[in-house]
Amino acid sequence: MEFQFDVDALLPERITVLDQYLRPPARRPGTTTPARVDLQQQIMTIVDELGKASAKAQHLPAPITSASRMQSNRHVIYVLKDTSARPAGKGAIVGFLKVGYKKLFVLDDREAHNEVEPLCILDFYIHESLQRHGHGRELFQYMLQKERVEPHQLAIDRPSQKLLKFLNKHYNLETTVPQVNNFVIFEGFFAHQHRPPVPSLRATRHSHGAALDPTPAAPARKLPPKRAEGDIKPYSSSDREFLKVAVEPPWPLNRAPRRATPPAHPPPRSSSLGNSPERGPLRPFVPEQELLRSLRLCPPHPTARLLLATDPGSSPAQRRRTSSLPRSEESRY
Ligand SMILES: CC(=O)SCCNC(=O)CCNC(=O)[C@H](O)C(C)(C)COP(=O)(O)OP(=O)(O)OC[C@H]1O[C@@H](n2cnc3c(N)ncnc32)[C@H](O)[C@@H]1OP(=O)(O)O
Repeated sequence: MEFQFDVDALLPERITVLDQYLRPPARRPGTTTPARVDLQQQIMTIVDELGKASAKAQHLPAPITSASRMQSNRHVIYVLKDTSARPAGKGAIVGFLKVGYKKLFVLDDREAHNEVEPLCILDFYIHESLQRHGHGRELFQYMLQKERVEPHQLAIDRPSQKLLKFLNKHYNLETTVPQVNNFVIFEGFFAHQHRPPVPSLRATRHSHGAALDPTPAAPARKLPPKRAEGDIKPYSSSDREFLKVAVEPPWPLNRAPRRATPPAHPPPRSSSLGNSPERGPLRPFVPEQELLRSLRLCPPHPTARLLLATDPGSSPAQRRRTSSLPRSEESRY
């Protein structure tokens, strides 16, 4: 992936680690240094373009990685650049890997809820022309060393088939522990959960060379005291949740059964382990009669028309309760 500016000078190392500040790394001695604000703009452009390319590769309706999302989350991106001989060129970007710690409620093999905060694989992309050349593994391996985690300690946010194959091939990760959310964890995830907590994301905001840190692997960031089962909701917020909310019509029409307004783009893939229950944004409570009245008063909207025409005897809420779709299917819309 090429850019109009000099990627090679902007990112001196083969792998650059960026955090929420998206700070440009120190430049090589002797390189001309443009204004810092311009350099940060270039970094933001790279992150935005990588996010778009990744979303396209995964058939997502919108990028889950962007400079603005980076700035509002404590995630870390590992960016891999092309170091092949390009004396006259400006370098190119090969791909990226985004990780971050997330509080999750995960089921163990006895189906008990566990509140954990593992490092999660959130987004991963290698340019189409360079896939299956070992670049993904190089990036992943670098991240594992830097974050000091073992592959089986990771949680993966809705892995694609390619990523599942990748994890199986390179890290022997195959047997999953079934979950009711979008995250996939593998056998061995709970093996080290009771080891002492470690500091937060270790990646620094500067670029790093390929020198690897030999510190032994460490588990999830922390393990809070176990809560009573009744306090725990068996789902966790995926970074991809906002993609579902984005396709909703405005309130109150968004209270209609989701099948009536399927998204323009179907979800890119489904976790074979089931999906989280739908969690839309908070909305005011409206009694059903008032809701029906507001629907009738609304200017004609395709969704409302469909609702009132298909089954005049029942309210939207009733229809939702009696939907024939299995829960996991329904929540994809
Ligand atoms: C949580 C998430 O981020 S899910 C989204 C993951 N990203 C994507 O699906 C985007 C498209 N895919 C990609 O960008 C890349 O293929 C990645 C990131 C998954 C892997 O990066 P690569 O550089 O291709 O991986 P690398 O070359 O190190 O390893 C290759 C292995 O990955 C898997 N793999 C990569 N591409 C494919 C593919 N098209 N079909 C099946 N398996 C694939 C295979 O196991 C492959 O080994 P093989 O060639 O012997 O079959």
